[in-house]
Amino acid sequence: MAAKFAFDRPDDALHALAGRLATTQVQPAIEVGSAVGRVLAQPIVADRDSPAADVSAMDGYAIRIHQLQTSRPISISAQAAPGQPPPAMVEDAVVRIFTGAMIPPGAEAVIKREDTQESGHQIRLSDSAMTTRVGQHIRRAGENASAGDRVIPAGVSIHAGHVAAAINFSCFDVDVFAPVKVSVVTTGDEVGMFVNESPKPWQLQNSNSQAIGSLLRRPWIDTVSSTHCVDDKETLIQTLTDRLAASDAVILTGGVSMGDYDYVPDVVRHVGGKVVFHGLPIRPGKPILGAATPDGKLILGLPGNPVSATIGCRRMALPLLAKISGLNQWLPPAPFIHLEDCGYKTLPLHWMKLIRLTTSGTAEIVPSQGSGDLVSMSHSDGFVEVPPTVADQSPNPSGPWPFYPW
Ligand SMILES: Nc1nc2c(c(=O)[nH]1)N[C@H]1C(S)=C(S)[C@@H](COP(=O)(O)OP(=O)(O)OC[C@H]3O[C@@H](n4cnc5c(N)ncnc54)[C@H](O)[C@@H]3O)O[C@H]1N2
Ligand code: MOO
Repeated sequence: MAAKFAFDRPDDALHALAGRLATTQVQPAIEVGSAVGRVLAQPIVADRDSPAADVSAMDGYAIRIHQLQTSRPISISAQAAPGQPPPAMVEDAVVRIFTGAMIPPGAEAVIKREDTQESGHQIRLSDSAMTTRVGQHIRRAGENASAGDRVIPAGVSIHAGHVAAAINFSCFDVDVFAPVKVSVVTTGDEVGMFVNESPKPWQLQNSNSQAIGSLLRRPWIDTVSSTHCVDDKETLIQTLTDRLAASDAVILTGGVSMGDYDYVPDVVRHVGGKVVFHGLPIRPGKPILGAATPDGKLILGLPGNPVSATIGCRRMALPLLAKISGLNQWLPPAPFIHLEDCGYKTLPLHWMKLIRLTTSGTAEIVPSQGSGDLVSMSHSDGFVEVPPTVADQSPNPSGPWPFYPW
């Protein structure tokens, strides 16, 4: 690892690597309701105005403004019901109208029925109706969108609001990007899944595989495999070659630092990966390695320590996978949160601190023994990223700092 970092900020490293990644193929014509969480590959365009016509926003009476001047009873000439073409307005009469019904041509406003006194086929206007203005309680044709407008851009993760809009504009099937095929490869002779036996003191359970698998459980990601590889260079070359052939991205953990058995950097280069960064000014996770293949596949080597691997996956892997998935907002701005009792120690690194949310809307630091302390991580809701101290300008230790929830 070079002594000087290739990038000063994690986001700069992400942008540089993201620029080398290819987006997944398009899957055409998926029923929109079952595409929730998937990434839209085509914009949704309004096939007609929304609303399609002037409609009433209230149950009441369609009137002309000059009718406000009378204190005499006004007759009700007809009824405008939803699902029906509107009746004509008759001179000196109002039309009873229901929410969602089309406004009769010539009507200028709707008066809520509670602003009238109703008696049979007549109404009298209450004082509260006298200030009615043109257009009151009328939803105008096209006020939400006009025919031909692009109402939803490509590159969003489809949610219920998108489904509502798409269906309204008669868009029942949508094109989406294929989920990103991800392979997870954990490394280390000491690591395994010991189910029917207890690990020996020099062994440990493969928590990284499951922690990363949990973070990858999203509709736009397809985790195609999770493999464990011993610390053997040839085996790792074979595993990485094989996994790259089957995936858009390979996420490795462990073997990325300075030890004699840390083969990941060499192996990534051996299989043709162009290393964009190896080492970033972050804690934990400093030895992280980011690379891309010539055909735009991601290889991300996360450090083996469980807190480093999990934070690295959340902070670095997820945005890069989001980029591959076609998401426009692949690096969304993190919400900011204030810390309580955070101490004044700062580091010349971007310091990811495990935090717990408090009921008062701030966050408290979760005391931690460091990047091997997965117990402290289990007590956290996520982490904040405290930037490095700049010269004498100590950052305000309480923030607010960007918050990355699990
Ligand atoms: N001379 C130096 N040594 C180290 C440096 C350094 O800069 N110079 N950096 C340290 C930092 S920081 C980290 S982080 C680690 C990262 O090392 P590796 O990525 O090579 O990770 P390993 O050595 O393979 O493992 C580290 C640690 O994590 C445990 N581990 C590994 N895989 C798993 C897994 N799948 N599930 C749970 N736990 C796992 C492993 O047993 C080790 O305890 O390097 C420092 N050293
Ligand atoms: O990068 Mo390491 O995670 O600080 O122990």
